[in-house]
Amino acid sequence: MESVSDIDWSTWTPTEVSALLFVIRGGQILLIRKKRGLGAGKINAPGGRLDPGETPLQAALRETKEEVGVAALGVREWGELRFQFTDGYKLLCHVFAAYGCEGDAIETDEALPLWTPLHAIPYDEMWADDRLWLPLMLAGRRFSLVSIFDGDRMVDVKIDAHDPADVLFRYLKELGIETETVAHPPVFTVEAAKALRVNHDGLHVKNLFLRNKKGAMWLVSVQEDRVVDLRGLGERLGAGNLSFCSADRLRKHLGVQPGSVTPLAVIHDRDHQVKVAIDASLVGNRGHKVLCHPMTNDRTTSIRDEDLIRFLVSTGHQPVVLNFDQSSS
Ligand SMILES: Nc1[nH]c(=O)nc2c1ncn2[C@H]1C[C@H](O)[C@@H](COP(=O)(O)OP(=O)(O)OP(=O)(O)O)O1
Repeated sequence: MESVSDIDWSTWTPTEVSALLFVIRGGQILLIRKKRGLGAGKINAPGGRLDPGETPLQAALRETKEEVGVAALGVREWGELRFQFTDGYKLLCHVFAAYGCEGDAIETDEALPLWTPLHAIPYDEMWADDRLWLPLMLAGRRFSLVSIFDGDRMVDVKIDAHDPADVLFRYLKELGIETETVAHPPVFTVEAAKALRVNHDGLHVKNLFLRNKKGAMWLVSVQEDRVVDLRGLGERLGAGNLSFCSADRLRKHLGVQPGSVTPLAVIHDRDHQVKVAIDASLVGNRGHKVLCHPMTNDRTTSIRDEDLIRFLVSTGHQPVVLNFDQSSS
């Protein structure tokens, strides 16, 4: 058994089913140093096998509570991992991410919690397959992996990932809009993006996804270095008090993960619940290129400013153009 193509995965039935849960909060991810069980000594996420009658989600939540004492919030499933071991054992693992938690992570007999910056995930100390799919999950892509392991040596692997940028690129093509896209490791902050910057000619965008008390939503795109005063912005938009939308709202209305907000994400807002405001300096100078993520933060797309406006209008999001140079907001 050398190759994943030797196995008929459609009839493959796991010996056991397990779940893994990664809590992601404030630019950090909650990992554990596992003390016992399969993969003891490695760094992984809280998780384990399902108890009888449990769903994968219930197991993920229970194991996270048992292993590091936190209650995960805002959980969603991102992928499935199928491990065929050469000794015949078969493990199916459901992978979840949570976007918040209650309680402080504590050390238990099973695990040492490690809050880890998203840019410093220690793949060398993790299972060999993790470096293939964890970046996909962080970039907001669903994945499905099949693999063969001999002990903890990965013999073969194949991964399928759904790309949330597919719909966007197809649509831009239909509009006849040409863009250029450069791939890079996932970035979660303007600073991280700057550090990874490659030969981009254009203006980088910072995006704020905001709501008022009544739940009306605005996607505001400004030049990356602007300091935006939300109070002044709320007044100028006639929105009243503005605050940042939750990650759940972001996923629901714009179809992207925190860190991947982009003006291009309005393609997901088919019922036009989100209003768009844009910094005049991004679009007021015909011929400029605007640089933003194509739904995921592992790529940067360059689009001409007039094409960005055309795209926004075509999706039903005529933007409000705001001059930030003449105002504190
Ligand atoms: N290649 C791999 N990559 C990965 O990221 N996690 C893996 C993995 N192979 C196994 N795991 C994880 C998935 C699951 O959470 C865990 C299963 O280990 P165990 O069966 O030892 O369960 P635990 O001891 O954690 O919990 P219990 O089921 O409560 O005993 O190991």
